[in-house]
Amino acid sequence: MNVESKDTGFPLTERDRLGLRGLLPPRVISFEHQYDRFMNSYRSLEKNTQGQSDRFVSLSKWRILNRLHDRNETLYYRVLIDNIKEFAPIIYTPTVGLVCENYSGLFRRPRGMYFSAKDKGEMMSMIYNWPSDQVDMIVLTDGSRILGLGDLGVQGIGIPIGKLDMYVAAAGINPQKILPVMLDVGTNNQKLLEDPLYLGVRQPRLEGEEYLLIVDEFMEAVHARWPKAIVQFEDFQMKWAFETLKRYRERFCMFNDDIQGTAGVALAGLLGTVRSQGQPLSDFLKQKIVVVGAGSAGLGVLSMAVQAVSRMSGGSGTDANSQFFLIDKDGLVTTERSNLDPAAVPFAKNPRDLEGLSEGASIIEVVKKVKPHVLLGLSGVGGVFNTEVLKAMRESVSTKPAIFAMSNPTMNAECTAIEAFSHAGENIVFASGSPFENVDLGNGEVGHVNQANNMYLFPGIGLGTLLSGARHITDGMLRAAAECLASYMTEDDVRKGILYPSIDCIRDVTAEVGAAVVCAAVAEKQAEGHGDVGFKELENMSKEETVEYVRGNMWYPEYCPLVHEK
Ligand SMILES: NC(=O)C1=CN([C@@H]2O[C@H](COP(=O)(O)OP(=O)(O)OC[C@H]3O[C@@H](n4cnc5c(N)ncnc54)[C@H](O)[C@@H]3O)[C@@H](O)[C@H]2O)C=CC1
Ligand SMILES: CC(=O)C(=O)O
Ligand SMILES: [Mg+2]
Repeated sequence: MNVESKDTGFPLTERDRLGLRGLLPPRVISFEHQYDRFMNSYRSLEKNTQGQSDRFVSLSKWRILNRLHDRNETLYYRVLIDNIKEFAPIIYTPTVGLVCENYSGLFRRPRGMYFSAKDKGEMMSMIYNWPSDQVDMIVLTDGSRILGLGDLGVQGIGIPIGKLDMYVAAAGINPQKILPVMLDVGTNNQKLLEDPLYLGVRQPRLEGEEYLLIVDEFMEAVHARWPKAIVQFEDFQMKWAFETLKRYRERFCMFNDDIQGTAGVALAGLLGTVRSQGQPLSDFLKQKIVVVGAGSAGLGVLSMAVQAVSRMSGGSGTDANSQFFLIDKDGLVTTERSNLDPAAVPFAKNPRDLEGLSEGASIIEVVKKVKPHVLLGLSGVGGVFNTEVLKAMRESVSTKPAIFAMSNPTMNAECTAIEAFSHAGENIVFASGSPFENVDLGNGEVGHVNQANNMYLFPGIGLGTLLSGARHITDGMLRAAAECLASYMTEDDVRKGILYPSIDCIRDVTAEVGAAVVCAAVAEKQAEGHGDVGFKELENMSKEETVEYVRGNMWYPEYCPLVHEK
């Protein structure tokens, strides 16, 4: 942690006060000058790596940013905030995936905390090894399902780091108050276990009670030191994602981003799709939606979408899920499935309600039969929306069919943007989890690529929860976040197929989402206030004042005068 380092930017008075005189070259370089210097070296790197493989270029870019992060955090975050559209794909998906795959080799110095299976019984004291007195936001992973890349063990630490970089950039959480955490309970990835460079515990993953006891101990330790810290669970394999959410949601201030954050972003996109067709929102009840992938993300999306349908239809719909079709690796999920996962049960079709489709039907069979308005992928499998499937979407009953290829990183996307526009037609709405370039459709028209990624919500969920002082994150707070994102875009934009704001506006989106979360926490009497702002003050704020309150609490990277701590 060196947010306080200004390197060549320390003024002479500070060099004296902090005992730095003589330890730096004599010339004092201004922040702006340091900034330009970094951007110039970044541009040179771009020039010098032209013609090299994408992998080489991406890792080189990540390295230069990471080195800046190591030596001057203030400058790093300013550069990140000002160039978020360009740098998000490096510190976040897709490059963060490549970094995790190669973490042990890339490792130079640790970032965040590591709790392992070997630390049982020690966590309550270990948590005090973290040098910062106040932690507001923790992102925790056990590395068991890193993006669509599977079990990467300890190497998954790159994900909490990347997510928290987004927290600083988008939500203005002070970098001194964030904590990326790896819970290393072993790995079942044989290749890693055999890799001499592997930095994690060399044992198979803990299972069952043994596993839960480790997570329990960690959660208790965090709660003891920082009772108000919010813990975001990230990239846990499905069984533990659901189990830990159920286990901790009433006890601690936590949420699961893959289940709950993704659901809100997808729901906002689905509602945007209805608007893009020129239909009223109530038309959502008529949309046929095929979800490919019945994991934590796919089931999270379905569960939130079904709740929305149920609300929109006045809570009457006992068959609120009739318009949804769920497909996993074994095909269409029906009640006939033997050993059906309990989490998927509410979405399994009764074969009696299916004409011409049966248990295990393939994606192409389902698409041809259902002619869905939306085909949404959260399968983690690159290319499963193949040419045949995309061409079948031309027969969709919708005037503007939507393809959401939400799996990450880029290689794992169900299809590319070019494939979608060229096979499914130019009238589609397209969204992907990792960024793609907009598609030139030839005739002067552009096929807009949306990035349907939970980055549009998790920073606002975390920040809003923090500033409300809520002890739990309720469904109502999550729904408010999703609805806020859904209504962010203008009618004009949505008609053009633009469902989400540009990532350039991520701070503004996050302020709005954060305020919506605060308002929901107040309405539900969950809010206990934050700092000097109590429940009463929050309750008396108008919506606009709440947005200003949230904005006013965002940290912004600039140099402040430094003194020695006494
Ligand atoms: N865009 C976003 O914001 C987010 C994207 N994701 C991405 O979603 C993907 C899945 O994440 P989880 O649900 O957590 O994973 P998971 O491992 O829990 O679930 C994957 C699901 O896909 C199914 N599947 C596997 N192969 C398939 C095939 N060939 N055809 C149909 N279904 C198949 C599996 O049966 C399983 O139900 C990952 O790539 C992840 O990066 C996850 C969260 C957020
Ligand atoms: C974006 C994200 O959370 C994931 O792909 O897992
Ligand atoms: Mg994730």
